[in-house]
Formats: sequence, C-alpha cells, structure tokens
Amino acid sequence: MATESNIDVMILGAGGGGYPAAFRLARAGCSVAMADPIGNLGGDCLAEGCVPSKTVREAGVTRSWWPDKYPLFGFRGSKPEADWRAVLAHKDRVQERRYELHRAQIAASTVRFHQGVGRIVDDHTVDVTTARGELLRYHAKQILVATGSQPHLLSIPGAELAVTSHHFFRLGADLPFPRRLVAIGGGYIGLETASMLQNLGAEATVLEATGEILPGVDPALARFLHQSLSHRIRLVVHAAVSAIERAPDGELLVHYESGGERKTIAADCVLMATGRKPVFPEGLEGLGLLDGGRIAVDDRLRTKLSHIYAPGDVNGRSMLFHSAVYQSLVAAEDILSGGRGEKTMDFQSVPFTVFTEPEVAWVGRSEAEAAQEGLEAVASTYDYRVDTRAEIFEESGFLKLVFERRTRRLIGAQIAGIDAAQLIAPLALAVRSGTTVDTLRFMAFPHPMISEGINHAARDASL
Ligand SMILES: Cc1cc2nc3c(=O)[nH]c(=O)nc-3n(C[C@H](O)[C@H](O)[C@H](O)COP(=O)(O)OP(=O)(O)OC[C@H]3O[C@@H](n4cnc5c(N)ncnc54)[C@H](O)[C@@H]3O)c2cc1C
Ligand SMILES: NC(=O)c1ccc[n+]([C@@H]2O[C@H](COP(=O)([O-])OP(=O)(O)OC[C@H]3O[C@@H](n4cnc5c(N)ncnc54)[C@H](O)[C@@H]3O)[C@@H](O)[C@H]2O)c1
Repeated sequence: MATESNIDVMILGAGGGGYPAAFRLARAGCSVAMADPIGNLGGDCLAEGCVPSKTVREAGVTRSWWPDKYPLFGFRGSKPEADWRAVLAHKDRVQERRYELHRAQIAASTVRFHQGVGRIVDDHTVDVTTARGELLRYHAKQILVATGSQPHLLSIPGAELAVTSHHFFRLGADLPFPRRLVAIGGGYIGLETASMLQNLGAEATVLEATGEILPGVDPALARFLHQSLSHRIRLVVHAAVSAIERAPDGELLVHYESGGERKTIAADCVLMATGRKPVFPEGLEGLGLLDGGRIAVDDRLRTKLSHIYAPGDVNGRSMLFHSAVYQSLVAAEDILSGGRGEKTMDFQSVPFTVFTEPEVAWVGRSEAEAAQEGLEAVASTYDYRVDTRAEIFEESGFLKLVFERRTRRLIGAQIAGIDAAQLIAPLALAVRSGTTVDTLRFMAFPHPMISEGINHAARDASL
C-alpha cells in the first residue's frame, strides 16, 4: 500500500534541471517533493560528468606544462609521472565534498527528498519507490520531469566491449589507465577525454564519423581545435566504425572504414562517445509529451500539458549543466507566477565550452548563423598573436565578436585558445543584455589579460 500525500510540486531528478527549482519553490513556500535514485543532488554532472571529468582534466593540464611551459618559464627537470590511482582519488574527493555540501543543503531545506525512482501514474500523480522499498504516492499540482540523459551507444558488433564516460568518471571508478585509447565520436566527450588522457601519458585516437570534429560548431573553431589537437592526438574524420572485437592477446581491435579503405586500430580501451539521449520515467509515454525522442517544451519549459515542465537534458535543447540550472529556475518562476510566463528561457545566451587543451567556447550566433537568419552581421577578430598574456604563455588563438549592424548589439562570440572558458561568461552576459559595440569600445578590461581583446575587437569592428 502506497503512502499518499498532496503537494504543490513533484520533481523527478535532482540534477541541474531538478534541484534549483526545488529549492527556489520551497523557499517561496510551496510544498515540494523530489526523488532521485542517486540519493543526492547534482545528477550526472556530479556523479559522472562535468565535475569529475574536469578534475581529471585539470590534472592533465597541470602535467602538460612540461615540456611546453616549464622550460619557457625557466624550469628544468623531467616530466612528472602521473599516478592514475591518485588522480582518481582526487576526483573522488572532489565529488565526495560536493555531496557533503549538498547533503547539508537538503537537510536545511523543506524539500521532501527521497532516494528513489519515480514513475508517472497520471498527469497529476507520481509514485516513488524508495531505496528502502517504500512506495509513496504524490498527487501534485505541477510536475517537473528532469530525468536527464544517458549515453547513446552504437549498435555495432562488440559495442559491449567499449566503455562510456560513466566508467571513467563515476565515483569510485577503477578502470586501469588506458595506455592506448580509441574514442569513437569527436564531440565533447571524445575530444575532452582524449585530450586529458593524452596529457596524462596515453596515446589517443579519435574516430569521428563526419568530415570534421565538433560537427555543427562554427567551422573556424573546429578547424583551430583540429589543428591544435592533431599535434598530440590522432584525429580521423569520415570514420565509419563497423565493429569492435577482442583479439586473442586481449587487445581491443576497432574496425572502421575511412577514405574507401578498411582499417583496424588496436587499443586497450575503447570509449563510446557518440552522443547522449534523454531518459524518461516509466509511464511518461502515456502522456503524449514525446517528440522525436525528447520531451518537447516551450521557452518556459512547459510541455504540451502546461502543468508539466521538462527542464534540462531530457528536452535535448542544450545538454549543459548551467543550461539545465537556468531552465530549472525559469520553470520554477513560471510556477510561482501562476503560469503567467514572467521569465522565459533565452537559449541564445547560453555559452558552450569544450574543455580540451586548448579550450574553445562560444555563445549566440556565428556569422553564418546570423546570415541564415537574415541578420546583417559584422564580425571582428582579435588574434592572440598581439595579446600580451598569450605571448607570456606562447599560445595562439583568437576571439571573434559578431555584431548586428542595425542595432550595433553583440549577437555572438567565438573564442579559441587560452582562457576561452572563463572569457565566454562576460560575452554571454553581453549577448543576453543586448550590449552594443559602443559600450564594449568605451570601457576597460584588465591588462594584461585576454579580456582586453574584447575591447580591441569592438574598437576594430567596421561599425
Ligand atoms: C562526461 C561528461 C562531461 C560533461 N561535462 C560538462 C561540462 O563540463 N559542463 C557542462 O555544462 N555540462 C557537462 N556535461 C553535461 C551535464 O552533465 C548535463 O547537461 C547535466 O547533467 C544535465 O542536467 P539534468 O538535470 O538535465 O540531468 P542529469 O544530471 O542527468 O540528472 C537527471 C537525474 O535524474 C535522475 N533520474 C532518472 N530517472 C529518474 C526517475 N525515474 N525518477 C527519479 N529520478 C530519476 C538521475 O538519477 C539523475 O540524477 C557533461 C556530461 C558528461 C556525461
Ligand atoms: N564541456 C561540456 O560542456 C560538455 C562536456 C561533455 C559532455 N557535454 C554534453 O554531453 C553531450 C554528449 O557528449 P558526446 O560527446 O557524447 O556527444 P556529442 O553530440 O557532442 O558528440 C558525439 C559525436 O559522435 C559522432 N558520432 C556519432 N556516431 C558516430 C559513429 N558511428 N562513429 C564515429 N563518430 C560518431 C558525432 O558526429 C559527434 O561528433 C554533449 O552534446 C554535451 O551537451 C558537455
């Protein structure tokens, strides 16, 4: 027999799409219940995504300073050996500390949080089966489905021999260090993982099906990254992977076709990084909310049923943690405003960052995207060759600003190279707030930081 309760809002999933709304609504006085099988906050981002992958990434970046940067700055000595177990132990520590912090947040709030799995019974009713075996039935005025995503696996012979990001980055991950990694997929996860593991001492190959890494991303950024990474990672494009097999000596063999030829590459670890697909709670299909494998939402994160919201990866619009958080808060505000839509989601101002070494980042429209929308765009590029900080690090790169001629507003930016991930944030703010070229020209960013390039690019824009 289920224990039944009436509440204002039921939230399935406690990742970036779920918990910000839960706390916002609870603070505003709503009764809120939230369930997640992980039993803590942060979803996949903390459990096996952003946080652990960026911890390992920073270990790789630090090690990569030798031989590139140490001699440059006058240091001598040999390259430090990476102790993979210790790298993973630091990753685990970071995850554990975040979980500790989140446990305190849960304890301090009025949100009824359950470690458990939710199931949709009808459009106002959710059953939660808790880890302790209880069955709880919630009747809710509103429901947030924030159940995230999971790796999309290729259905090729031997696919089960490959690992996913889960195996690398989950808490307690115990994969041996991959000396020869083959990543299938040249998107975020394939490139980031290949980049960080090469920095830690692996040989890495990325097999990408399309004609360029990061398909769909501004070609100038993809070309820059391709060229930079190809000095230390083997990048194969137009690679049609057909099978993975285990050789008698235990090695993994990845078979693929490229340029009309059949090829095989040997590895001790094959990473499948071919995209992620939304996860739906049981019973959702009965509500008719699905559209092409995702939950269709409007810019207030409402589904076809206006009291059911679907923020985060589950709607497939921009599968990023900070986007999920923003979406979660927009959904919460919509509920608090009685569905009057006082806040809407501005997907155009959500920045994207690829944490390879070097980084690339972008926000808003590229020149080509602006042209497709019929906007007259004026682009201005700042080359890192004239930048003091880039000179100090002997780094190359560029920062490009895209303005709309008519309004003089910044409508997009692309950055390739050192500091890109930090620098995209003020540009996202500028896109979001409609900052004009005139403002960016007549203000001062710190010297000698790459942010000065924003001033320079604005001053050089033909506007
Ligand atoms: C390796 C990797 C690296 C990444 N790096 C970055 C990065 O650097 N920056 C960035 O912005 N993004 C990054 N991402 C993407 C980021 O992790 C996601 O965009 C983000 O986690 C989405 O949040 P979400 O809440 O929508 O989904 P999730 O984080 O997936 O959370 C969904 C939650 O729902 C729970 N759930 C599922 N089914 C049910 C159910 N039936 N009932 C109750 N709960 C359920 C799950 O347990 C999960 O905790 C990375 C992803 C991966 C895999
Ligand atoms: N830095 C970040 O913000 C970050 C980091 C990691 C993940 N993420 C999120 O997680 C999502 C999933 O990451 P991902 O890298 O798995 O997906 P992705 O969509 O970024 O890249 C998948 C890549 O696999 C390629 N591919 C598909 N089928 C293939 C095949 N048969 N053979 C070879 N290549 C094939 C695609 O062309 C694409 O380049 C991302 O889209 C992103 O939203 C974000």
